[in-house]
Amino acid sequence: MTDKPGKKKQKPPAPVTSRQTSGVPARVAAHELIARVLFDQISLDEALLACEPMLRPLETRDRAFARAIAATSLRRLGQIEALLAGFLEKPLPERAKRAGIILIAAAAELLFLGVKPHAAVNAAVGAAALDHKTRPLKNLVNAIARRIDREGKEIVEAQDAEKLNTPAWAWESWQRAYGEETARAIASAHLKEPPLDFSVKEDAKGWAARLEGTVLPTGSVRLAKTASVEKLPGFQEGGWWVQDAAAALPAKMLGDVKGKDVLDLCAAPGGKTAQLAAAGARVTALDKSSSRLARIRENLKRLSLEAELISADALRWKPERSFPLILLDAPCSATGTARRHPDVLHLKSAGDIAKLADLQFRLLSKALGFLAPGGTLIYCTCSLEEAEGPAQIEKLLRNRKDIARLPLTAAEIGEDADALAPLITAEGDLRTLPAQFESLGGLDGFYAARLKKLA
Ligand SMILES: C[S@@+](CC[C@H](N)C(=O)[O-])C[C@H]1O[C@@H](n2cnc3c(N)ncnc32)[C@H](O)[C@@H]1O
Repeated sequence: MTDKPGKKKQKPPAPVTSRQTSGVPARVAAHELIARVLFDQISLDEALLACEPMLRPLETRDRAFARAIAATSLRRLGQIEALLAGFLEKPLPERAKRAGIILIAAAAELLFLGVKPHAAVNAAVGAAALDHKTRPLKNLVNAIARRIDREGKEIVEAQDAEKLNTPAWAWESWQRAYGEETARAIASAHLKEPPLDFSVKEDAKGWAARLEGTVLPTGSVRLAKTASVEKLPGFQEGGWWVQDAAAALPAKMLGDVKGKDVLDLCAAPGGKTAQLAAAGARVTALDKSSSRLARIRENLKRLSLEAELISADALRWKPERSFPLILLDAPCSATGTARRHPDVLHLKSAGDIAKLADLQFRLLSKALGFLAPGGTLIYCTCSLEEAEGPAQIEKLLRNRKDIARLPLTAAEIGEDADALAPLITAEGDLRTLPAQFESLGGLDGFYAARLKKLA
C-alpha cells in the first residue's frame, strides 16, 4: 500500500456534498490526505493545502478530525499494514487501492483514536460506496473493518509498535548513532502527539500563565493541549510564535547578539530570524524560496520585528560584506520532527539522506566564505541522522585548519544547566532527541555545532 509511483499532478478533489452520509465527508477528506502522502509522495502539510477545497466546507471539528485520522494513520502505518496483511487473503487490486486507504483509516479510528465501532465501520463502508472503484469492495471493507474492531486491539497490543512504525533504514541509522535502547526510545516518542511550544519575545513566565502552559528549562513555553493557535491570547498582539523548544536552541548558541549583524541562512519560515531580531540583532535573513520568504515577512509583521530579507540561493549569492555571526539552518531530512510530521519517515529514504548531506556540506562550505575572520557560525539541522549532523563537522574539521569547533556549555542555552546538560555531546555540540525531556512531553531532534573562523 505504500507503493511510491512518483509524483504526479492531480486535479483538486471536489468538495464533499451534504447529500452524503453524516460523518463520511470528514473520512473522505482523511482518505484523500493519506492518499496524497502515500501515493503522491507529498508532505501532510502540502496535502492539507492541496485538499483545502475539500476541507473548507467541513465544520472546524470535522476538519480537525480528518487531520487526526490522517496523522494517526501515518504515525501507526507500520502496525496497521501488518495487521491488515494478516486479514486480507490477497493484496487489493491496483485499481481499488483506495480501499486499502479506507481500511488504514478505519484501523486508526478503531484502534488508536477510540472512535465508536459503529461510527467508524459505517463511515468506512459509506466512503467505499461513494467511489466507483471501491464500491465493488464495499462488503470486503465492511467485513475487514468489523474484524479490526473484534480482533485488532489484541493483535496491535502484541506488536512491536516502535519497530513496525519505523522504516528499516531509519531504525538502523538511529541504532548505529545512539544504540538500540535509545533508537527504541526515539521510535516510542514518535507514537505520541507532541505538545505545542512557543518562543516568546519576553516574559516567558507571564505568557505561560496567560496561556495556561509551563516554562521549560530551555525557556520555551509549552502547552500540554493542542489548540487553534490563532485563537490563543497573544497571537494578534504578536507576543510569541510557534517554535519547538529544541528548534529555539541553535540561535542561543550565538550568545548575546544585541546590536550585532547576524546572517540567518536558510531562514524561512523565520522562527530563528524572529528569535535573533527579538534579541536585538540586525538580521539579514536569506532563503531561496520566495513563497517561504513571504511567510517570514508575515510573521515578522505580526511580531513587530524587523529583518532585511533576501531571496537568493545561498550557493550562488555574492554578499558585499562578510558577517561576524552566521546561523545556517540547512535543509535536511527533518527526521527530528517526525513527532510533529508523521509523514516524514514515509517520504524519506537512505538515498535522500546521502543527497541532503552533500547539499549541506556545500552550503556549510559556502557559508564559511561569508564569515568574517574571528567570526562564529552555527550549523544546525532538525535531523536525527549522523550524516546530516556530526559527520559534516568532522569532515569539515579534517579539511579546514582555519576552522575550529567552539564547544557549548549547558549554561549558555538556559538557566537550568543541570536539566540541559544531557543535550550537550562530549564534543560540545547540541544534540536533542525526541525521547529527552520525556516527562515534560519530549523535544524535536536537533543537531547544532558552533564553529569559529580563526583570525
Ligand atoms: C530547515 S528550513 C529553515 C527553517 C528556518 N531556519 C526557521 O527557523 O524557521 C530550510 C530552508 O532552507 C531553504 N533552502 C534550501 N536550499 C537553499 C539554498 N540553496 N539557498 C537558500 N535557502 C535554501 C528552504 O527554502 C527552507 O526554507
